[in-house]
Amino acid sequence: MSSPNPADIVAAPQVLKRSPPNGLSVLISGAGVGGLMTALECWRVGCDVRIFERSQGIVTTGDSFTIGASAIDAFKNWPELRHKNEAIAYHLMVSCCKHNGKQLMPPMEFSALTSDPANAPRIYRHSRPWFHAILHDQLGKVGLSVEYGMEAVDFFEDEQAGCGGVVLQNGPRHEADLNLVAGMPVPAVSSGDAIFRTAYPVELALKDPVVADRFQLRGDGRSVVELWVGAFTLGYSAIRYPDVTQDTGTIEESWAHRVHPDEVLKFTSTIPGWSDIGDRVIKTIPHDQLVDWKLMWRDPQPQWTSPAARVVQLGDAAHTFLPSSGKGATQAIEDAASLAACILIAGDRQSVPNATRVHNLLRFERVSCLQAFGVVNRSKASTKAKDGEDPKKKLVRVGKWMLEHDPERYAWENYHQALAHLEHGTPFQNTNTPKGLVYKPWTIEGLLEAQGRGEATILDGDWN
Ligand SMILES: Cc1cc2nc3c(=O)[nH]c(=O)nc-3n(C[C@H](O)[C@H](O)[C@H](O)COP(=O)(O)OP(=O)(O)OC[C@H]3O[C@@H](n4cnc5c(N)ncnc54)[C@H](O)[C@@H]3O)c2cc1C
Repeated sequence: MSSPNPADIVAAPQVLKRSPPNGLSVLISGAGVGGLMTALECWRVGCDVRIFERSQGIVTTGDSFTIGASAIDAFKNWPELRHKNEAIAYHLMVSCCKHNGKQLMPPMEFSALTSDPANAPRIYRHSRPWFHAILHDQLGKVGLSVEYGMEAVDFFEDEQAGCGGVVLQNGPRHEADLNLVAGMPVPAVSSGDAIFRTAYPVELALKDPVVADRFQLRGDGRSVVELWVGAFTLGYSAIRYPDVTQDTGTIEESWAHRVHPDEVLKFTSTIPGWSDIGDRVIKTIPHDQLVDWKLMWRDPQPQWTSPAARVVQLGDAAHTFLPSSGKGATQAIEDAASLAACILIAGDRQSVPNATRVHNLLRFERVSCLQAFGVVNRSKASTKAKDGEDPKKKLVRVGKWMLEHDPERYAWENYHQALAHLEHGTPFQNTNTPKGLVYKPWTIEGLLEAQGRGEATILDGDWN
């Protein structure tokens, strides 16, 4: 089933509730999913919001990503967004194949990847440009707009004055009660892998009759995503949802670095047993639509707030995810809901540092667990699938604790206890992580080494 263009969706009647203006000013640098959703949420709780973005206009690159129920939940406060989100979502099924194209697992619902398929909420798969577009539309509806060509080069704060600020390229400085960093490069190291990614009109792929035959729509009109797992590949392709992904490459972490599909063919020619159908799909990719994106990773960074807590990192700027976690956009949206709730609870300008520090405490351990999940999924999916091996073991396993979380409610339920912990050292234990988990700091290197030695890691315990 194909999804409509966001511009063609007829809007649901808008019944949007906003808290009374609270006099708080918020500056956001970065208009990605995290920055846009945070702008909306901060506006909803009564703040004045400005958004700076370094690119010259709305960026429509990117292919698709997964959005979990915990993020979709934030749309309960945004009737129009909720409606549009449903309208643009793909209704896909997923199957699993070896790198030679042989099917290991027949098409299933995405919920089969969860620990409790019968009761799992829907996992949404979206076109990133379309998802971005509906957030932009919503921004316009509430009278906000992104200021483009504004690159943040530095941030500052003044504890006495109770403000934070941003320095833009070429010198202008702006101050506010709260300054949010939703798009500043943070130090990262190469994971040693890169992926080719693309999204393009399905009609181009269907011109090849062999491709059309393999990926024809099911009788119920739904598309099937094929997830190819193996020593060199972690790939997806699907009719009405073409998205091909393979490991290799040495290119910078950028969604704008284009390469010719021949580069991918050069690589697939080195994979023993690689399937012809894989190459046929690659040959249908338009020559300027393929991104070679280097996978960088970063150890968890527990501190998202500046010393006076008036400058705060969020989304990828605070916590980067590998695509194998499927969590980047979901966690950026969870951040938005959590931070805005904390601001609302804190209530005034003086209490902004409490709000941001509590938000950091409520969010970090959860996000860090999900980062670990991505690291391990990557090594699991890219090791060779053996004949007879349960293919589901190669796939992401999405636990209930990941899906069934409401970051806004969590903030309301835990704010005061978390603040007491920060101010007086009284006990506080997060409950938005795997059941019974006692969080211990970890690094990517340490995690992979411990796993290799068969030792216990943060990933042991009940992750269902
Ligand atoms: C163009 C693009 C395409 C993407 N495509 C995919 C995809 O296909 N699949 C997928 O899984 N993930 C994709 N991602 C990543 C995914 O959107 C994010 O991981 C996730 O949504 C978290 O969002 P974020 O807002 O934290 O970061 P991002 O979505 O990366 O947004 C950060 C924003 O900040 C801006 N920015 C950066 N530095 C500065 C600065 N100094 N001053 C001002 N602005 C700045 C960037 O231009 C960008 O718009 C893409 C990201 C981008 C930017």
